[in-house]
Amino acid sequence: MLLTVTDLHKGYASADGQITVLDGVSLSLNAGETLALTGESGSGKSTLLHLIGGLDSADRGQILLDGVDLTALNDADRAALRRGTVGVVFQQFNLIPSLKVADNISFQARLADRHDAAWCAQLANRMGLDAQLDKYPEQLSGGQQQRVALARTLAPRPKLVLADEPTGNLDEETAATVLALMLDLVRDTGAGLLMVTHSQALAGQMQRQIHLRKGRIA
Ligand SMILES: Nc1ncnc2c1ncn2[C@@H]1O[C@H](COP(=O)(O)OP(=O)(O)OP(=O)(O)O)[C@@H](O)[C@H]1O
Repeated sequence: MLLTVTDLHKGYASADGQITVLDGVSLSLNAGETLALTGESGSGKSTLLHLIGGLDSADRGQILLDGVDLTALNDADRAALRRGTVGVVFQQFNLIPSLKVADNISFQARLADRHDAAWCAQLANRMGLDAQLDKYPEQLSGGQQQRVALARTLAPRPKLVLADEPTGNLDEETAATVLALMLDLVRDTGAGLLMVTHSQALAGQMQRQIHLRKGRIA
């Protein structure tokens, strides 16, 4: 099993007292498997993704990623794991404006000390970005920028790809293209994919779906 989440709890202190966001979430994902995570706004989807991605720490419960217990790691070790093993794609493309497309694509892999020029070139080619490599992000369309972000995420060959509404800022047709590319590449690399989406159409293209309601898997 690539990912096993067991009885995960997370809450935040708010002005009205403590709010429970995740109230005992358990799920699992195999390598090569695609899983859609749906749920109403505020149901805790992004929070769950952040915990699995090591961007935040849980109050209680266990996250086993490729045999490593994330909940037992300190911040530095979690960050290292995040750089190499997990790739995250957000709705906002989060590209680095001062870097050319080619350097944006290789950025994460270089940080993780996993840069592979041939693989980056292949990713750019598969994403249809060959003519954009010398440009800056602001010179690209939204769909192109998201393809750069996706290539950057896949460049270190993560075992797990976490995507939070990755096509939420794109029109329907562009979203379908980007999702198809993402599914193709995830399949080819054997990574697992956990994708948050509000779109039933997109969720339907994943192998499995889970629904979060009031901090629990419905
Ligand atoms: N850092 C934080 N501090 C306090 N409350 C937070 C924090 N992050 C999230 N929350 C609260 O946790 C709840 C769940 O938020 P989360 O972003 O996980 O939901 P979501 O299902 O991803 O929603 P959406 O679909 O709108 O993105 C919300 O009520 C939110 O206000």
